Amino acid sequence: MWNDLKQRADAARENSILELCQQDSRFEDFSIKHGDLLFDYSKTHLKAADLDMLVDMAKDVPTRRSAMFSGEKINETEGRAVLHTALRNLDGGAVKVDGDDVMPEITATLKRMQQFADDVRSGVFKGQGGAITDVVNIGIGGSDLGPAMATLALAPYHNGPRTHFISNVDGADAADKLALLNPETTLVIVASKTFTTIETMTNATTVRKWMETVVRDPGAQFVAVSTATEKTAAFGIPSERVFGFEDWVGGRYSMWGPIGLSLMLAVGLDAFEEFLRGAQDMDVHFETADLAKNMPVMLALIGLWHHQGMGFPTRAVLPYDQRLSRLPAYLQQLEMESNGKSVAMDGSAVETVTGPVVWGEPGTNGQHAFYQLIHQGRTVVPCEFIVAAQGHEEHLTEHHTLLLANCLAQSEALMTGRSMDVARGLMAAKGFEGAELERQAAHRVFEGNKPSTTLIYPKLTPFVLGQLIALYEHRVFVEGVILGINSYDQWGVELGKELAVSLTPVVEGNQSADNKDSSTRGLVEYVHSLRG
Ligand SMILES: O=P(O)(O)OC[C@H]1O[C@H](O)[C@H](O)[C@@H](O)[C@@H]1O
Repeated sequence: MWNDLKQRADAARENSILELCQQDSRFEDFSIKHGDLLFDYSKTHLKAADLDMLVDMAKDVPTRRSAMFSGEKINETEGRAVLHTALRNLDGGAVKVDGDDVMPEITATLKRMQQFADDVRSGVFKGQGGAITDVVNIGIGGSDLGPAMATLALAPYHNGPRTHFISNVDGADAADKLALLNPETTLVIVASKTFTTIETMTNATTVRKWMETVVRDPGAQFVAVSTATEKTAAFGIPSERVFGFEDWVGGRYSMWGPIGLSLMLAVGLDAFEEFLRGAQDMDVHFETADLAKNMPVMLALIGLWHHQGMGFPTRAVLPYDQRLSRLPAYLQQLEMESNGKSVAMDGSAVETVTGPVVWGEPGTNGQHAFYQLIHQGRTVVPCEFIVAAQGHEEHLTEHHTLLLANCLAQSEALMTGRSMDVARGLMAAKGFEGAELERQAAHRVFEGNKPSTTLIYPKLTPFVLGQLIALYEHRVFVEGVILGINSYDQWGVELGKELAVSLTPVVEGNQSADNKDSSTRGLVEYVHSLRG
């Protein structure tokens, strides 16, 4: 399968994307519209026959998809089901794990979250100094990136307390954020699936100490979100303010449930529900649409075409949406932690490269920074543009027009490029001649024929954000199925954590670095000399 893909993709390098896009039906044939989202993949080297082959690669997806949605333990290395979809299965049917319907528990927890959020937002729940003005979410990875990304994305819908996110074990993170806050009116959410993550537990202890200096009963202003409810009690958070979830929700897939509490507090119950409904809408589309018209499936297949087929090592995610500025970081965890693997489900080595490096920044800012390399560097970077037809700022529509024009101009420029002849003409018009004209013109050539895709939506509403994130989640699933890997474990993060534990006493100076290699020993000794 992978050799066929490579051969076909190699041959397709000769295709002119511009010529393909000069055919009138190109856009219609190479785009999918579902609900509020349009996914355009016309500006790629793909021809119809390539699409047939790609869709054929996804033939095992329906079986695995049913297995996921029905609660089978598809996370085989951890023996767990993968059921983040159940968290947004609003008004849906039963979902069973080991024969038990998990929906009553999910619904009950959602109701508790709603009641609590309502109490905080209405001022019924108070801190020592009165109504809660600020919420601090302490978490990292999946317990941070989702809610942090989504609260920023939905800033126009904020009508609750201000939200802040402390994640890094670097004390600067806590110090800078706490400096803005009044402990007497701050609510702290300790968000950790395992409630053992060293960064989160260290920050939680620091924030409790900060609160203790002023607040008589700081525990009363703490909430925990975790699967490890026994550990939350040991930390001193009473069960009525603990929101639990089950281990079949992966950390990076968890913001639809209690990990999303900070988002619910910020935007309110209705907007949060709309967010869930958007994701649920994408779930239904993913479960029911034909593979060739299935947006997550096609997004995944285009990804495989570019990375495994054409060999492009990275993919840029370029939201022309300032409020999606944390989306690339969120997707880095979602995609790279899920599909950055080398071993297939059965323990054998994977035959191909797996997930690409995902990176990006919002447009138009990136245009004035790294787009130079995208347009004229030797590395081809498939670009994923993301943009709304309308902004929320009705008084600033001219900004949005410029934003859209820039987004569309970039995908056009990547496709069209600029030939040497055109560059010569430009330089001749500026008065250059002979060898100098040739030299100057060469620098102004754009190779073009560079692929990109575009996702367009009407406006970044909670519903659309839900659709968008669920789209990416299912894309990861589809890529994982075709690669034959387990997208739901993350053993690759363990080794560094273990070594950090063993290095802590060495850095403290309580243990010798003698058993370490020369490089690590040298670095430790140098650090000691700087720390005095
Ligand atoms: O939610 P927690 O248990 O604190 O875990 C936080 C994060 O840390 C881990 O190292 C994993 O790599 C992530 O997948 C996880 O989201």
